[in-house]
Amino acid sequence: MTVIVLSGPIGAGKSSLTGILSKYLGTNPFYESVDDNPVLPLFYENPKKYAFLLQVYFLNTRFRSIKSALTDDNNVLDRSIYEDALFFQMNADIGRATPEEVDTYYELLHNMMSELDRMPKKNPDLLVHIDVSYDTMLKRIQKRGRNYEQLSYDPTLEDYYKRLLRYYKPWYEKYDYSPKMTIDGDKLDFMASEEDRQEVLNQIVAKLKEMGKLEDDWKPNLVK
Ligand SMILES: Nc1ncnc2c1ncn2[C@@H]1O[C@H](COP(=O)(O)OP(=O)(O)O)[C@@H](O)[C@H]1O
Ligand SMILES: Nc1nc2c(ncn2[C@H]2C[C@H](O)[C@@H](COP(=O)(O)O)O2)c(=O)[nH]1
Repeated sequence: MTVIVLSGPIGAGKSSLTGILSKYLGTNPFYESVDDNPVLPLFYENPKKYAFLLQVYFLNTRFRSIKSALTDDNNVLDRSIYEDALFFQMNADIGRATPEEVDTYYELLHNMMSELDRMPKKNPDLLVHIDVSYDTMLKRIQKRGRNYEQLSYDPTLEDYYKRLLRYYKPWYEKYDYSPKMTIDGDKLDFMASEEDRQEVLNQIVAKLKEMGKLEDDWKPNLVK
C-alpha cells in the first residue's frame, strides 16, 4: 500500500503519530532507536566528541529501516534517513565535526542514497511533517522527561533547539523525495483530544486518497 515517513523537531509527536497512524491504516510502525541508543546519552554529555559517532549510529539505523520499509511497501516511519543530514549539518555548523568527519559523513550518506536508488521502490509515498513552535517543542520534551534533553541538564540546549527549528523550514521546502503535507502540531493535540486525533487522521487519509494511494471508499479497520 504505502510508505509514509514522518518528520519534525524533537518532541513534535512523531513517535506518537507513528503509532496512531500505523494502527489506523493497518500498516507496520518503524520507530527510531532512542531508548536503546547507547551513544545518545554520551552525545548530550559531550556533543563535540560524540556528534559524528551519533550521526553514524542514526544513519545506519535509518538506512536499515528505510530499506526494510521500502521493501515491505506498507509502513509508517518515525523520522527517516531524509532528515539525517539536517541534524549533522546543524551540528557541524556549530563546530561539532572536523572537516574530515564532514567529508566522510557526506560520502557515506551519498553511497547509502545511491543504494536506495537501485531498489525497486525508491522513495516513500508521502512525508507527513509535524510543525511545532519552540514553546510546544519544549513542553513536550519536558512532558517526556528524558533527563539529558532538559534545559536544566544543559542550558545551551535552548540555543540548540531554537537553531534546530530554524533548520527545518528550508529542509521541508527542499524535500522532494515524495509528496508532502504539514500537520499543525501546536493546534492539534492528537494525544489528548479524540477530535484532534481524528482531524489529523482525516487530513492524512484525504491526502492519500487525493494521491490515489487509498480507494475513495476506504475505511479503517480499527476506529480507535
Ligand atoms: N499533539 C500532541 N499533543 C500533546 N502531547 C503530545 C502530542 N504529541 C506528542 N505529545 C507528547 O509529547 C511527548 C513527545 O512526543 P513523541 O511522540 O515522543 O515526539 P517525537 O517522537 O517527535 O520526539 C510525549 O510525551 C507525547 O505523549
Ligand atoms: N545529533 C543528532 N541527534 C538526534 C538525531 N536524531 C535524533 N536525535 C536526538 C534528538 C533527541 O534527543 C533524540 C530523539 O529524537 P526525537 O525527535 O525522536 O525525540 O535523539 C540525529 O540525527 N542527530
